[in-house]
Amino acid sequence: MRLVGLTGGIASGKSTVSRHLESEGLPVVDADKVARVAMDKNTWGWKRVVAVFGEGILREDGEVDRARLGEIIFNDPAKRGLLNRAIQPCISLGLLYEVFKHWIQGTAVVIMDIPLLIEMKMNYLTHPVVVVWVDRATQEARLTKRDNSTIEQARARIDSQLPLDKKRDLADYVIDNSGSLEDTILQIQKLKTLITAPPTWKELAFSRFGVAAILTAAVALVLRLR
Ligand SMILES: CC(C)(COP(=O)(O)OP(=O)(O)OC[C@H]1O[C@@H](n2cnc3c(N)ncnc32)[C@H](O)[C@@H]1O)[C@@H](O)C(=O)NCCC(=O)NCCS
Ligand SMILES: Nc1ncnc2c1ncn2[C@@H]1O[C@H](COP(=O)(O)OP(=O)(O)OP(=O)(O)O)[C@@H](O)[C@H]1O
Repeated sequence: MRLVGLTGGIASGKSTVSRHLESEGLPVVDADKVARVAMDKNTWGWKRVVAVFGEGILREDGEVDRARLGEIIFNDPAKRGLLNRAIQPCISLGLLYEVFKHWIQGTAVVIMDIPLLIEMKMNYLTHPVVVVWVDRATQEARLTKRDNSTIEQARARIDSQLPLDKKRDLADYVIDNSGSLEDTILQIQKLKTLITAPPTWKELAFSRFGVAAILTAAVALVLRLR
C-alpha cells in the first residue's frame, strides 16, 4: 500500500488539495478529524488532556473547549508541548487504525493529510512526502480571512509549527499554492499521475496479498526444514 504524506503549514491549502484528490476518487485520512475524535468526551485522549489542563478546560457539556485550548497552546510553547505529549499518542493510534482499515480493504493509495507530519516524524512512514507551500504573506492573509482572526492570532498559529520553508526542503514533491486555484489544480493533476503509478516491489510486499504470500512462504519453509 502506498501512503502519501500530505502536509504543509496552517492554511497553506492542504484541505483544498486533499478535497480535490478525494473528488478524483483517492481516499484521504484527515489527521485533524482523527485528532478531534481522539479528544471526544470520556475517551482516553480526553482524559489525558483533562489530567494536564484540568476540568477548567471543559465546556458545560463536558467536551473540551477547543477555542480556549487553542488560545492557550498557540501562545505558550511549554503548554503546547504538554498538549502534544498528551494527545499525539492517541492521534498516532487513530491514524494507525485508519491505515489498517484501508490495508484490510486492499486500498492501493491513501492520502495521509497530516498538518504535523514532519513535526511528529511520520514523514519517514510515508512516500512521497508532499508539501503544500505558500508564501508567508498569502498564508497570513488566507488564515485571517478563513478564521476571521487577528493578524497576531494568525502569526501565533503559524509560528507554532516548523517553518514552512524547512518543510519544503524536506519534501519529495512541492505544490506551490500561492497562486490561483487553477494553477494549483494543474500541479495536483501532475501529482495524481505520480502517485497512481504502478506499485513498486516494496509496496507490493507490504500489500495484504504480499504479506499473506510472504507468511505462507515462511510457514512452508519452516515446515520443510523440520
Ligand atoms: C488546540 C486545538 C484544540 C484547537 O482546535 P481548533 O478547532 O481551533 O483547530 P483545528 O483542530 O481545526 O486545527 C487547525 C490547525 O491548527 C494546527 N495545529 C493544531 N494543533 C497543533 C499543534 N499542537 N501544534 C501546531 N499546530 C497545530 C494545524 O495546522 C491544524 O490544521 C486543536 O488544534 C488540537 O487539539 N490540537 C492538538 C492536536 C494536534 O496535534 N492536531 C494536529 C493533527 S496532526
Ligand atoms: N489557491 C488558492 N487561492 C485562494 N484561496 C485559497 C487557495 N487555496 C486555499 N485557499 C483558501 O485558503 C484557506 C486555507 O486553505 P485550507 O483550509 O485548504 O488550508 P489547510 O492547510 O487545510 O488549513 P489547516 O492547517 O487549518 O487545516 C481556505 O479558506 C481556502 O479556501
